Amino acid sequence: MKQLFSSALATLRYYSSATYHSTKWSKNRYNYKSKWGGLSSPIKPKTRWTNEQSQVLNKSKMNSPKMPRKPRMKWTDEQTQVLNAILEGKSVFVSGSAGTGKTALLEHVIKKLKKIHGRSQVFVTASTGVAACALNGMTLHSFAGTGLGGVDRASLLSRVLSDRRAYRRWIKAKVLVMDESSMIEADFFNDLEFIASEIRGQDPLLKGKVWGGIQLVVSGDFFQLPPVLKKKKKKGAKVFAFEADCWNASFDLQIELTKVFRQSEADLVKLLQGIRRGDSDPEDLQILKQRCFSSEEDPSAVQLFPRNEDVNRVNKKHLQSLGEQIFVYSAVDSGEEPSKKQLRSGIAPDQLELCKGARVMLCKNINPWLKLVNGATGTIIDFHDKIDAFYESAGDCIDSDIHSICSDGYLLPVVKFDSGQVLKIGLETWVVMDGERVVAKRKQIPLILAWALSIHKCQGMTLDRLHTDLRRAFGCGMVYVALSRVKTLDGLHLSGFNPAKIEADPKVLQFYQNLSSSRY
Ligand SMILES: Nc1ncnc2c1ncn2[C@@H]1O[C@H](COP(=O)(O)OP(=O)(O)OP(=O)(O)O)[C@@H](O)[C@H]1O
Repeated sequence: MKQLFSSALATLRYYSSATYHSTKWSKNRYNYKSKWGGLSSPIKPKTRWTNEQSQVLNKSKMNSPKMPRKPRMKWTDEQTQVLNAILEGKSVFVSGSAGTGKTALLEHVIKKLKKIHGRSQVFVTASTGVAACALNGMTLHSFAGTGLGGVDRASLLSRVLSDRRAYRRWIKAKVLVMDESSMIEADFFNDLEFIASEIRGQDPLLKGKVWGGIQLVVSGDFFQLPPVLKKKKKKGAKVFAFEADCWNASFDLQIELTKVFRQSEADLVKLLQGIRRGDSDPEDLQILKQRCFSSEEDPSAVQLFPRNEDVNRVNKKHLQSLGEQIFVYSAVDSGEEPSKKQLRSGIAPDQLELCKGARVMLCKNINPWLKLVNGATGTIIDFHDKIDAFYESAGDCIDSDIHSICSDGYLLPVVKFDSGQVLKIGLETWVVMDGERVVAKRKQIPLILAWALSIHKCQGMTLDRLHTDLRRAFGCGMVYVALSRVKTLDGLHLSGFNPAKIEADPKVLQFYQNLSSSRY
């Protein structure tokens, strides 16, 4: 009977929470020790229901509200053009301002490409660990097998040739996806093309082909965060990937998506477009002035900081001020070392400290059509035993690694999201894929503390409410990345701003000017 209830509950699991939470489940009805839910037996055996049990189960399905379906995305003409070009085998650079759907399109494209070529020939990479983990891919450096660089091309090539796995990746690749291209350095882009041509050029059919015939799918917005340079470059030195000698020859199509989806308010879209290009239009500055508040005004707003020290300080201060028992969750990693390093620099923390009342943010998409996505914020209202079915749960609550992850009696956090949904958060897994092979895995609770976040970590996210101090921003693109996370002006809170911090690199401006005038 208990299993039957459990199965009926699982049926309800993804139904809209409004309905779910209007159902007051009696806690006692679920106060049982599940035979298959025990820690030592994580695999649920198949159950043959009796006719009577099946009737109850079917009835529960029938009485349930319709499961919300993932709405099918209607791609714009520009997005369709990109999609078709990629499916025809063309190499494409897709750009566009924040929220124009680059990542959404990329995710769709990756699925299609894997269907066409098989998982082992499509390599998904990104310039940062956070972006790579979001796509279940690997960093571009890990893919390439070049190590941290700092040597000449010939030495880079011999490094790759001596790394059997990296060599195989270059040989096998039919498609190479690169996300967050704004953070790829020009020299590195050139070096990669050289490595691809040298290694694959041994095949007479591929000799002389740019990238050794690999189809490139590159996505990013050069007006966002630039590459993090290891050492200071000379004035006029090439920085951005589009400055690489091989850039133009690498693509059959370069396109900028123009329809913004993240924001719909015309004022906000116009303001953000101006800031992206480094313009400080007096009207826009006036709007920004009206969004200035004291930092304590809206505690539900995520504070964005340019530097990690500030993020850690603010999160720690808030956590301690609550005076509640702190639960510690330690990530469990497995796999090979260079890839495990990527997971450590990803978004899921090594150690997560949580307590009742803590502001948290999901750092993984759990259920996109219920809006439980990367960036959704909420507050911890409780901690519950993993087998207590009182709260609907997300993630894997019966994973055997739960022993190592939860320090205090396998209690899992229960989050009340700002959207009103209440959810017990189970374990999630982040993987690093090398083609079709999983080379490293991290298991952790998919939450981070969300009183504060770094601007670097929030690139790619959508936030409902944010608070930032523009005076502390540094470098081009930082103000734009911070402000373009919100969906509405109402969700934007500033504690001061300095128009001088609104900067765009002249080389980036020129690149986009050329792109829009050539439209090839
Ligand atoms: N054709 C479309 N129709 C409706 N919504 C869309 C469409 N394309 C993208 N979106 C939605 O727009 C939002 C922003 O998309 P996405 O995060 O992919 O933008 P992005 O260009 O990658 O932004 P950023 O540069 O900030 O990372 C997402 O919620 C996505 O689902």
